[in-house]
Amino acid sequence: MTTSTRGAKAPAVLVLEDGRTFHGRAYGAVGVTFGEAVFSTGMTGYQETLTDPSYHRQVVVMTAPHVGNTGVNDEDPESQRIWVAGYVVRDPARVSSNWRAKRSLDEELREQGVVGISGIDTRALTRHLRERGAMRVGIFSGNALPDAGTMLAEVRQAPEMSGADLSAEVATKEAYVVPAIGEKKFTVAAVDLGIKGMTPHRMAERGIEVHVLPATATAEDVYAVDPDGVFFSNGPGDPSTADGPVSVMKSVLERKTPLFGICFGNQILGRALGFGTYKLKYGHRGINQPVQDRTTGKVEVTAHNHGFAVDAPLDRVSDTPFGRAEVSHVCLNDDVVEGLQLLDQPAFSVQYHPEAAAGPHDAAYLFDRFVQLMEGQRA
Ligand SMILES: NC(=O)CC[C@H](N)C(=O)O
Repeated sequence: MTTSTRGAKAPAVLVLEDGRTFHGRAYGAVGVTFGEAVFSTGMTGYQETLTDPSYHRQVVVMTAPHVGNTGVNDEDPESQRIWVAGYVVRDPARVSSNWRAKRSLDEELREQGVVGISGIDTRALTRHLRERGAMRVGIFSGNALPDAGTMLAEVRQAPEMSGADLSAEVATKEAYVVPAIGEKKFTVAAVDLGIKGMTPHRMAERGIEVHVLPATATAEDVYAVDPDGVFFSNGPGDPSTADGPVSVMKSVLERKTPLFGICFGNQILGRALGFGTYKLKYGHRGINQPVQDRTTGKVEVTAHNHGFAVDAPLDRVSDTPFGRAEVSHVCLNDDVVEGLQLLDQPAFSVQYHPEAAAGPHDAAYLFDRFVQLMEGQRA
């Protein structure tokens, strides 16, 4: 059991770009931070959220009122560091209790220099973001805060998420290999646009040796590993900026190599097929989103983290430069495109997170589908 450092926390203020302001106390590091304010509806899995590189430059508001109960362990992070730009919770746990906990969440945020705020009405903030949409935000903490006008001006100078090209900032600089667990059956080239650690692990569990390549990998780099399949990962930023990965994906589609994409990878497949992408009003983030697999009719409960989506028709098969394509998965809350599948070659993608870290494991079958595509290509 770890008890957080007690004592009065410095005052903190959260300022949205439309001027709405919330007053609370510092949580984690004391200082100033800016980002895009988004909310996550996961009641658990905060370590996976904090360390998901797709949250780079986002200030995450937790809708669950009590956060930090199970502390921080060394097993659950999805990458080497916390990526969120800031963290907003209503009521942080004063005591963390779990057999795996090594330290408190407050301590971890402080050690990693992540500025947060607690003690604010996160329900009111979430309702505001749902009505007005995701927007820029600043958190200011400490005993000497700037005046309200200065804080608001600084928030309005922060960069927007639309138009942000961020993959190269979070992805590996050097290629590395995640070995297959057990007998090696396939080799996959995985283009890292902000990959979560669980994703190569889910492939390795299925006998795949995963060659994780930097975001700047070219088609030559991909084919240099002689892959049976190619994977494009999740990642932060606006998919309309990802021209490099889109052109690499087009080369993969031209060669008809089995292809799988997750999240940013789904948006890149959308663009490679000629569809547009657009920014959602407030996005999907959490581990309780209902999605229907239209190829089987089954509904699955899934983990999401996306602020953009693919603009593809739900009601018909589309003709694309790579043959016929259809929307394979759809979100049952709002009909947003959650998956794409090609009908004339082995390629598909989903907008959500079958690696399930955190989240329900309903969608794990998608990794098996990728294996089947690679088996089919060999047969
Ligand atoms: N998790 C992801 O890959 C997110 C993709 C993209 N950055 C979005 O917000 O939609």
